[in-house]
Amino acid sequence: MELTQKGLLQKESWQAAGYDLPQFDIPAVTQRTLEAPEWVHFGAGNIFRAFQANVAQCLLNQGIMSTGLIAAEGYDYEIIEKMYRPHDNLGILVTLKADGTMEKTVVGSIVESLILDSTNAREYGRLKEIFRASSLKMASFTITEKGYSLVNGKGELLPDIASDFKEGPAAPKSYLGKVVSLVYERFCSNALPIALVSMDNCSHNGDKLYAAVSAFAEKWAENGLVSRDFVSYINDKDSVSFPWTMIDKITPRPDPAVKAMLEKDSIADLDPVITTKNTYVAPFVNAEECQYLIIEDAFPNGKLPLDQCGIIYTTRETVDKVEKMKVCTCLNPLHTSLAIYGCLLGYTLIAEEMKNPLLKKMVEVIGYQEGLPVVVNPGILDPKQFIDEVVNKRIPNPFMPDTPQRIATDTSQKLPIRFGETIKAYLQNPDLKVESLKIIPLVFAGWLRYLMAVDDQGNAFAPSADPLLDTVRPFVADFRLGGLPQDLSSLDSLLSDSKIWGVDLFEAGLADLVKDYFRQLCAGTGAVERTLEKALG
Ligand SMILES: NC(=O)c1ccc[n+]([C@@H]2O[C@H](COP(=O)([O-])OP(=O)(O)OC[C@H]3O[C@@H](n4cnc5c(N)ncnc54)[C@H](O)[C@@H]3O)[C@@H](O)[C@H]2O)c1
Ligand SMILES: O=P(O)(O)OC[C@@H](O)[C@@H](O)[C@H](O)[C@H](O)CO
Repeated sequence: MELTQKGLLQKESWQAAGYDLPQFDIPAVTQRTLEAPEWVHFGAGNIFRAFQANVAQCLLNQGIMSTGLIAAEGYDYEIIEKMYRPHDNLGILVTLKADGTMEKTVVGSIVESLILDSTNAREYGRLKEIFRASSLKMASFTITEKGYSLVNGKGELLPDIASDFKEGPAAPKSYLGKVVSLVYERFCSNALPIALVSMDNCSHNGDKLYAAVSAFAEKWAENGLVSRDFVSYINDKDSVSFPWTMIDKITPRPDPAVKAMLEKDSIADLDPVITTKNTYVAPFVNAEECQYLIIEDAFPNGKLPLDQCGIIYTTRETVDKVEKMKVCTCLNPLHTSLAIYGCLLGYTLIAEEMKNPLLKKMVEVIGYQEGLPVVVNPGILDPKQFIDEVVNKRIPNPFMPDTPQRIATDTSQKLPIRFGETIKAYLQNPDLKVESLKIIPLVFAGWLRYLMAVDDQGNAFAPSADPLLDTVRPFVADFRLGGLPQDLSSLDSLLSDSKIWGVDLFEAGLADLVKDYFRQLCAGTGAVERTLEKALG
């Protein structure tokens, strides 16, 4: 069977093999979307195909929505060229449930895929047309946390951003410049309203997107490239809104065992690709069943009926609490801790790590003992129940092919939110003692040890991609496994960098403990295991 529109004509074969198929008329939905687009998504990666696209399919299947999704990719064009287009934008979603069963769905809700490249007149022209459409309600984003940054690790403006600030909206080179030029197109089209919705895992994600978009508007106005009215448009929440969101669905990279299983169903051409920009893509995505998407209800051009397929619209305050609960305490810090120690201990599966009593205890202490006391109950989800589900069901799910190496990607970008917020909350609360945090510092020390790129057996490993690797690895370059370093003062400026940890670890009173753990972790082969045993055994 072929994953294409033509291949789907063999409906009975797909159904006999256990696939749920789109239950709507794809050509008709495509036509309506061409004429009156409602939802464009930037960042055509795995989570989008596993989550947002499947929600759109759920709504289309029930006739609740009548237009489809448009996927736009402005960073890694290979995703569109090598995965979307050869398969007519179709994807297979494999839902891996904790009881070992799975669901196989052909997702057909993405009806158009476009490359966001200002030198490509046809595709850029189509995106401009989409942004001029009065029907467009939402542009959403999953472009990773670093995707919103205007500066590099040293705080210097990225070259493409600096050039776009000077040159204006005509032919931007940077991702964000291209997005803002499309918003400018909409402004020039009667200043039509729109919601720009970040769905990335970063705290107050809407504010991050707003900061980037408004910086462009300001610079362009300052340089006389657009009128000040554009700045006012961006700042008027009845024209352009930047809702905050919390998104949750563990979506590992495409897994070879899942591919093999699909191949048994006689589906052709399932080979994955690692693009030159390091995205892991395949014609299929694999993900857990559990999913949450909580969105601030701020949609100046009306909102899509996502709430009819399980998405929650709520207030900004509630999103904030839910997001803090997940990103700062109940899920992502546990993931990052397992990522760091998993890479050091040679694991390639998160579920396997949870069978190690020390690692299990590590996440339990970080979650229940260190994190939970500072979590504010968001009301719509209970933090204790949420963390119970994460620790007992989701992370140990033996059928989920999630890897510490995936989660270790961009750790430098994640530490401040995933751990720093908890430290700050302890510092601000007179009833809590920051010195009682013992395992979060162990994770920080673990990351320093990870940066040495030598595992606990003394074997070299390749650290996962991270925009700050070249900046932070030199801090540990002089340390050797077995060296039992005494003088760790070369780490001081890193430990005091609040951009990395969320706080200055010296001011927080945690730097010495981090150094002490780091010294222990460097003691020789097996020292990582021994340090965990000593701290948690
Ligand atoms: N995978 C998950 O389990 C999961 C769950 C919840 C939220 N998320 C959020 O979604 C994001 C993407 O996850 P994914 O699973 O789709 O990852 P992915 O690797 O499959 O795709 C990454 C996407 O981000 C884009 N991107 C990467 N670097 C970029 C940059 N510097 N500028 C602009 N775009 C860039 C890529 O082109 C691609 O579209 C995560 O970073 C996270 O914030 C992921
Ligand atoms: O997606 P990232 O890179 O921010 O973080 C890696 C994982 O922790 C993350 O993808 C989780 O799987 C996700 O947050 C679960 O909802």
